[in-house]
Amino acid sequence: MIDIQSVTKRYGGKAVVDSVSFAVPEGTIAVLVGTSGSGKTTLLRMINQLVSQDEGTILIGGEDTRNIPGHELRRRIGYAIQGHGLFPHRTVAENIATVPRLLKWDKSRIDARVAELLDLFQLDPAAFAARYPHQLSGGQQQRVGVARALAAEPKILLMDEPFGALDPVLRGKAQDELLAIQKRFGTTIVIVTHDINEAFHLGDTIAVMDKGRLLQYGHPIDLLKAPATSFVEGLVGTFDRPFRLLSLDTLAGVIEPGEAEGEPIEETRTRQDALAALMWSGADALPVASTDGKSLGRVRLQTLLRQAVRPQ
Ligand SMILES: Nc1ncnc2c1ncn2[C@@H]1O[C@H](COP(=O)(O)OP(=O)(O)OP(=O)(O)O)[C@@H](O)[C@H]1O
Repeated sequence: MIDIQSVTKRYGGKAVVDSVSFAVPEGTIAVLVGTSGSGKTTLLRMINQLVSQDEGTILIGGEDTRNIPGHELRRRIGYAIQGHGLFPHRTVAENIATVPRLLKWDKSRIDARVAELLDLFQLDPAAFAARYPHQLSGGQQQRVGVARALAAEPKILLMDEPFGALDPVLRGKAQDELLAIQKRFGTTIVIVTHDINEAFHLGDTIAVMDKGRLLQYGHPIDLLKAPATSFVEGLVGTFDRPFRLLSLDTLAGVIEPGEAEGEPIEETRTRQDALAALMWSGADALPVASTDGKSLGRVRLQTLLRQAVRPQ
C-alpha cells in the first residue's frame, strides 16, 4: 500500500502539488491524469523521493519514506520513464541487470532474471541480450526500459508516460503486456499518462489532477457515474461515457445461452469490442468463444446496450 497523506510541494512559493491525499492498495494500478503542468510527475517523483515533499507524509507498507535512505528506496521501487532512459553504452542485458548488480545478486541469478524478462517481453535473449540500445526499435527500447524497472522484482513500479512515444498499435500491446505482468507479480503500479483511454484501460483507480490539486480519486466507474467537477466530466468525455463504461468489463457476465451467426468473439474481449463488432456486422447477436476456441454461447446487442446506461 502506498499512502499519500496531505502532500505539498512548492517551487518559488507556489504549490505545484497542493495537499494531495490518496492511497493505492497493494497489487493495484493507480493512474494519474490531468492537464500539463498539473503536478503529476512531481507527485510521482515524491513517492521514490527523487523529489522531497515540503509538507505531508508518504507511507510505503506503513513506513515513512523519509526514514528510508533515498538510494535504498529507489532500489526497492522500479521507475520507468518516457524515452526509457537506457544507458547507451551498456548492452540490453547490462541495462536490465543494473539494479540486481547494485544489490549484489550472484551472476547466475542475474543471468536467469535477464533471460526471464527478455522472454516475458518477447525479446529473444539470443538476439537481443548483447545489443546496444541504438540497435533496437523505439518499441523494443521501451520494453527494455520497463524490463529494467522490473529487474529486482520490485513490489512497486512507478511509470511516467512510459508508452507516450509508441504508436497506437504498439501502445495497446505494451498496455496488455503490463497488465499481464502486473497480474503475474502482483506489482503495485502508479502510472502517469496524458491518454484518458489508457487510464481507463489500465487503472483500478484514477486520480485526476488540475493545478496541483487532486480533483477526484476513485474507480473508473466513479468518475463516469459521479464526476466531481466539470473538469473531470469533460476529461472522461460526455459523449464517450457509455463506450468507456463498456470498455471496463469483459464479456464474462453477459454471455447468454444460444447460437448466433458470424465470427465468434473471445470472452476475454471487452464489451465495447463486442458492441463495435455487432455494429459493424449489423447483427443483433454474435457467438462467443473461449480463448481456446470452445463455443460458450452468444452476446446480444440489446444486453450490451442495457449495460451502457448511466450506472446508479
Ligand atoms: N524543479 C523544478 N523547479 C521549478 N518548477 C518546477 C520544477 N519541477 C516542476 N516544476 C513546475 O511544477 C509544475 C508541475 O510540473 P510537473 O512536471 O509535475 O507537471 P505534470 O503534470 O507532470 O506536467 P506534464 O504533463 O506536462 O508532464 C509545473 O508548473 C512545472 O513547471
